[in-house]
Amino acid sequence: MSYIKIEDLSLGYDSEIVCSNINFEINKNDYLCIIGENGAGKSTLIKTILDLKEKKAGKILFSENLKKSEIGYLPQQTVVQKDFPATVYEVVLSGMLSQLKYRPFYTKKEKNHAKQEMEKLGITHLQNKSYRQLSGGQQQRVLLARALCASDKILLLDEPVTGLDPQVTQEFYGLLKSLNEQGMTIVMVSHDLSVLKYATHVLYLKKKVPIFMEKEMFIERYGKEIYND
Ligand SMILES: Nc1ncnc2c1ncn2[C@@H]1O[C@H](COP(=O)(O)OP(=O)(O)OP(=O)(O)O)[C@@H](O)[C@H]1O
Repeated sequence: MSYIKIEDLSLGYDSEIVCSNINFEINKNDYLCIIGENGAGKSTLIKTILDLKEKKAGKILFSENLKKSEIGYLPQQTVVQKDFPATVYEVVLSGMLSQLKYRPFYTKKEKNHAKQEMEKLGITHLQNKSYRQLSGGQQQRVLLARALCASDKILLLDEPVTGLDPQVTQEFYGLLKSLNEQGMTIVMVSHDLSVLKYATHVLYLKKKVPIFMEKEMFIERYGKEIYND
């Protein structure tokens, strides 16, 4: 089942084109890993798909199976976000914001949903703690629970393991893998090539012609290039 199709997309800022000729498709249950050098346009691509940034050219087509509001997003964390003054429960619950529309309060059902996601990720005991007092790994679990409140279909994650130690990183990857096995579509920007072992597809952003392929074929053709870089 198709979710998103990208055709001849160009990304950029002001008069500068960062990357063009981007073509790929995301289908239900894919695990797409987006890789590329610093500045290749990975974060810009995610923001453009989410409409947080205007595209320069091309098409981003959403199928009837997916609304833009049904995407769960886990942004690259900034120092300011790490210091966010709210409780864990409040941060997770804010994942429901897109469903509030003009309603100024959360329903009991939405609150229960937030609690279920915290339970699923093993962070219920942290719910009344301040988000900024948590470790990096705990913060990422909170943000993942928040993204899961927004969507049970697809998650877009922008370098989610930056700054996490190797063990916490592997735990986080394990969480994503089990979500993917349960039917969740995963799209992840990563500098960590070890994550390719979980991926079904790879998008390699390069200035001239970005490459999109099934993972096995990609490793066969471009393994040397990316691992020797
Ligand atoms: N707000 C902005 N205004 C102007 N240029 C920007 C802006 N944000 C990013 N850029 C430029 O666009 C290019 C792509 O940036 P982007 O953050 O998408 O790359 P990336 O592949 O995610 O890099 P990294 O791996 O370092 O996170 C870079 O040259 C960057 O300097």
